[in-house]
Amino acid sequence: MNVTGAIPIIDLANLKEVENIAEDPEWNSAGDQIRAGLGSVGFLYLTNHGIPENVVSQVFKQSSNFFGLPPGVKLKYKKNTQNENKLFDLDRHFGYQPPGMEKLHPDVSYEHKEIFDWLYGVGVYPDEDLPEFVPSIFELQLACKKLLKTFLRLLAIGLKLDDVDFFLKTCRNLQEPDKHRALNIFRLVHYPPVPEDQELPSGAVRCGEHSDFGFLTFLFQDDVGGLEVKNVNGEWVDATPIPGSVLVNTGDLTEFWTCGILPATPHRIIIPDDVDDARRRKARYSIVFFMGPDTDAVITPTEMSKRPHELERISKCDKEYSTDPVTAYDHMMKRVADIYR
Ligand SMILES: O=C(O)CCC(=O)C(=O)O
Ligand SMILES: [Fe+2]
Repeated sequence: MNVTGAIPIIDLANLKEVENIAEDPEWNSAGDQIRAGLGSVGFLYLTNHGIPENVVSQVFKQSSNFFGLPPGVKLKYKKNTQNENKLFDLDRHFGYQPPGMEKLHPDVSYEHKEIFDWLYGVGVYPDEDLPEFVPSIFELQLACKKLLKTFLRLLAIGLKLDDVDFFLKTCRNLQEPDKHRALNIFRLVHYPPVPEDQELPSGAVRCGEHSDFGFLTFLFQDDVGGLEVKNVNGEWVDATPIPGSVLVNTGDLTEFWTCGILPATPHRIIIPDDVDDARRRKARYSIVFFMGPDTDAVITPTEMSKRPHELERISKCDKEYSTDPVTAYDHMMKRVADIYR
């Protein structure tokens, strides 16, 4: 069943930097909507979020320029996440992934998409071929991090934590990216057009069902559509593109951290059946910012989530969550190892 219009739209226009945000009605109202939305449908749209429209459109333009380069040029930047010992190395999580390299669901044999990942402070990038590529990404990730700081405080307020800076304290990388490593990956995705002579069956999938593995994800999509989100009742909800908005969703780390209060949201990209053929065949572009706490941040579910007002909900949860502390890095590595095996 497809449910439309079920993803909350949270307008941040009235949020002001006031002295005591924990007592401020606007911060509380937005925090409550975030808590409710992430706990039910698992995705939110943010509007009036402060990220300038032209900063986003510049990155879409550079993304289209990059993916339009000849395959041989793109392959100069091919991702290789393995170190000399053939083990996954976070510091190599950058570069180009040609179609077929990443597979997010075992039932989808081939995902027709290509990816470029950018990682702060490391990597080899197409500076010669596209001089504006990295500067445009840099600017957008800075704007995303600014929004993230606000969002992390709203989340703490929404979860009724005593300390509004609870999450910010685990993300020192936001203030000092050169001192603290984090699992922050800035990703450009291109789902190539489907040629007219190629069969395009109903229910075609561009990106298989998966949940993100980190803490929070910001997602910008073009106007093509196809993103679907599975809510807590198991219904697929359309994440229809809303111009100028940012989508936010939770990952596996959030689910673990909150003992399931905020579950990781399954999502996928399909090719919609209910639009005309030309539109179904059109390329789709998205920009995704995966955000994690500092790699050495210790995630302790009990401290954050076993709070009196949430106990009833946690006790109803049918999944068992470990309450053993783990570093953000170790949690992430378990998931990454499954994908890049
Ligand atoms: O392309 C999109 O809109 C989403 C991609 C995605 O979910 C992912 O890369 O994790
Ligand atoms: Fe995703």
